Amino acid sequence: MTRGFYIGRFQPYHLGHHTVIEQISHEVDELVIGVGSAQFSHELENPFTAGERVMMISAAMEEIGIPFYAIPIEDLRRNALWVSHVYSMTPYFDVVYSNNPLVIRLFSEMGMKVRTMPMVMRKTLSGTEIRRRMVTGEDWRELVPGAVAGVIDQIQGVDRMKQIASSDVV
Ligand SMILES: Nc1ncnc2c1ncn2[C@@H]1O[C@H](COP(=O)(O)OP(=O)(O)OP(=O)(O)O)[C@@H](O)[C@H]1O
Ligand SMILES: NC(=O)c1ccc[n+]([C@@H]2O[C@H](COP(=O)(O)O)[C@@H](O)[C@H]2O)c1
Repeated sequence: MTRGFYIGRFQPYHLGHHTVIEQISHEVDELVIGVGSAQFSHELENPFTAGERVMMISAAMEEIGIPFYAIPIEDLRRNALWVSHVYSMTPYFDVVYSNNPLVIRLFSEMGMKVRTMPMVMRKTLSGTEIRRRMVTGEDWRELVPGAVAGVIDQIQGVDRMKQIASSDVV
């Protein structure tokens, strides 16, 4: 039995994440999804709470048929202890999937197997681009799984983004 670990901020979960997770699902039996920077919400870079991001991931994972655990993980101001912090919050895993250089370095230094995944349509499939479109009123729905758009509608996520953006300017 192989269990993988994939971490991101998922602000919000998008089709880039979804494509990568679909690929990972062919390589592992179970997946631990770390919801990083879990303490942040209601800000331009991090509009959604950890719980809302768990809702998005859970809704999207219905399309991907492997068991998964979505686990919020707060940041720690000590990189050297971060991997232990992650281990303390998650089920055991055998392999880490990430493209983040710091994540790759920290897990590699602890002797973990780390795999990188190809970026998918990075110009549009990025949390930054989706948040930008939410604020300007451009179409963002095409960049996320339908189930995730449903969660964002349910929590009135676009209203929140616009409100945060307007108070940020003032
Ligand atoms: N389009 C994509 N294709 C493949 N992997 C991606 C894509 N976008 C992000 N990732 C990877 O997913 C992981 C989590 O990324 P994250 O949740 O920070 O999304 P992001 O789109 O990079 O967000 P932001 O733009 O808010 O920084 C990282 O390893 C990142 O490299
Ligand atoms: N010291 C730390 O708290 C530490 C170190 C490395 C990564 N992280 C977190 O892991 C996540 C990595 O996700 P991204 O690849 O999406 O950046 C982020 O939430 C990041 O803050 C935290």
